[in-house]
Amino acid sequence: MFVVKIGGNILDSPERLQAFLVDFAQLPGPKLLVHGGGKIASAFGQRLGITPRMVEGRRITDAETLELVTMVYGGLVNKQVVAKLQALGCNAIGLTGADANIIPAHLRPVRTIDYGFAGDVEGPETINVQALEAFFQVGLTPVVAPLTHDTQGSMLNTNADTIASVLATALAQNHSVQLIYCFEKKGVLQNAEDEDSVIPHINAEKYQALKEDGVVNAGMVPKLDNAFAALQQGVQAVQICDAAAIKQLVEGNNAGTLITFS
Ligand SMILES: Nc1ncnc2c1ncn2[C@@H]1O[C@H](COP(=O)(O)OP(=O)(O)O)[C@@H](O)[C@H]1O
Ligand SMILES: CC(=O)N[C@@H](CCC(=O)OP(=O)(O)O)C(=O)O
Repeated sequence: MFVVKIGGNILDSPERLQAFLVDFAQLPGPKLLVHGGGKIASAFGQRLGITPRMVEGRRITDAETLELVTMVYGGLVNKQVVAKLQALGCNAIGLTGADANIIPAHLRPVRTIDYGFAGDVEGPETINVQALEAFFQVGLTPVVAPLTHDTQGSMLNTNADTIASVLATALAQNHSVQLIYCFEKKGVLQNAEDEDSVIPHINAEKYQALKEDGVVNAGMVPKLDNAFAALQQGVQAVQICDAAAIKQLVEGNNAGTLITFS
């Protein structure tokens, strides 16, 4: 089974998004797509006079921002992706974590930083896998927005890389799962300026060294943390690659960066 995540820079480009969705729609067997959209939420926020505030790649979500991200992720982005997949013959169903209680979460506790209405997922055991399996059984492809809920009536904002990791882990109980993080670069790069400097393989030891040397930073840190969390909890393989390489990858060819534990 494929669990694929696409980030904001792909969603923001109509050409890249369409090319990716054509390939995704053709993936064989049951599959699930998680989308981000941080960049689009920030741009829409600016139009509404809401200034984005990010700390370590995570958005500070005040009450106004929660309304914004609920509209942008759960509405605009999710439904546009679903409609495009329908046009490609992929019977997609758009979901947030509240729908079918797929991803219950709790408000992130305030430690040094108050992230506001940010949701932490307990773990893969709280995911409503039964509901996801029911969707697969009737041939539906879930398209999941980066929103969770607190089970008390409030939506919460959760990083899309985390959602992909936790859903892949939960589905790994019953399936052999390949988790693919698609973004706008060819993979994890040794040199951010050089698209041809893809690191083909990263294990836990190498990740530590890359972090210490500053080669891996910003949004790549939570992505890799989430990749290792998934591998530790039963996900078969994690790949970080260009959204344009997904077809190549599922055909068994190398693309991007393979993440393994050892
Ligand atoms: N070594 C690296 N290789 C590639 N990207 C890196 C690296 N270190 C940091 N990054 C940054 O991480 C970003 C990807 O994380 P993020 O912005 O969360 O992506 P997404 O589009 O998937 O949401 C890249 O756009 C890049 O700016
Ligand atoms: C809590 C938190 O930070 N949530 C993210 C969810 C969107 C996301 O992860 O989008 P990308 O994958 O496109 O970055 C945010 O609001 O930016």
